[in-house]
Amino acid sequence: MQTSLKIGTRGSPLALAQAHETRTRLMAAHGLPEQAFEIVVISTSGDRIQDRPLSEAGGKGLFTKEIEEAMLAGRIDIAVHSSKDMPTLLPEGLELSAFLPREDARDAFIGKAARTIADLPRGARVGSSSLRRQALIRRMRPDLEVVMFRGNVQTRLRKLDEGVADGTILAYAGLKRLGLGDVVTDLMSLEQFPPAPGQGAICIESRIGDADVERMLAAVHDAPTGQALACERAFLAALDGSCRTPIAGHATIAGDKLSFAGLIISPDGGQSHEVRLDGPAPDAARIGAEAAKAVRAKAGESFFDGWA
Ligand SMILES: NCc1[nH]cc(CCC(=O)O)c1CC(=O)O
Repeated sequence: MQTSLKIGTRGSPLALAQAHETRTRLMAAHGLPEQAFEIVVISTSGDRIQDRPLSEAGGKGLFTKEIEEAMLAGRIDIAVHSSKDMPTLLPEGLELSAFLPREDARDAFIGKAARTIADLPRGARVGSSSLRRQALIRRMRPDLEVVMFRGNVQTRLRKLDEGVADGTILAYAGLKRLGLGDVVTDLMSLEQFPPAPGQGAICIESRIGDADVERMLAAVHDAPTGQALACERAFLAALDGSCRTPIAGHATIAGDKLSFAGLIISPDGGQSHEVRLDGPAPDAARIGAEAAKAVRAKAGESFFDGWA
């Protein structure tokens, strides 16, 4: 390639770490020097909203819109994202064309008043603005007070140090990528505290039909992560039109077998419905969609209307 491949990313420290990891893997896979890639930082609406939950401000697309516009306009060639932040529907002409090997998908607790959620004193404050984490915290400990916590990972850790809350929950993957894995005081189990669909996986978005780029990306794509993500995103796609209902979903791949666990939960944590479904890994998307149907049938349609 004569000109450098332009890698679009948000400017947060986590986003930059993910873009750098992508560049490092592309360099290694193709024996190319750093100058073969240019990291282009793009500010998004999501980065500018700090005062209210993203679910109120317009949701996930807020972190991707300006980056996707730059890609469609040809100012960048690929975009690196946290899969968790990606809407299930992408703009016409774009696709998720590669997934890097997934990091640990679990949520991590960072406690000040105690090392685990179970050991927090009655009425302690846990900071989170994720509807899923709020609901799961309340399911475990209805006595705790959940307080709003926004901003990037470093901002949240600073708020914790300032005493705004007695603990918070963040994705272990993000903390590890930032070299902050050792602030964690407890790792949440996948069963008790299932992660968001896509958590821990970096994805690369590109223009459909861009053959040069597709060739480049094929060398860094991790097939098992791609299958897990196809399942989780199909689960999400079949449910999230409905709602502000918190959704968790996680697929693991062992050889040719995929195992999926999904959960929907009321925001107060009082009602939750789980589904587990296994099947052949190549049927990932079908398994995710079937799991969504099954959990919808368990919960009943009224479950989705209750908490607007
Ligand atoms: N919405 C912010 C966001 N998007 C992805 C991650 C973590 C990294 C990942 O899941 O890959 C985070 C921060 C967090 O949830 O702690």
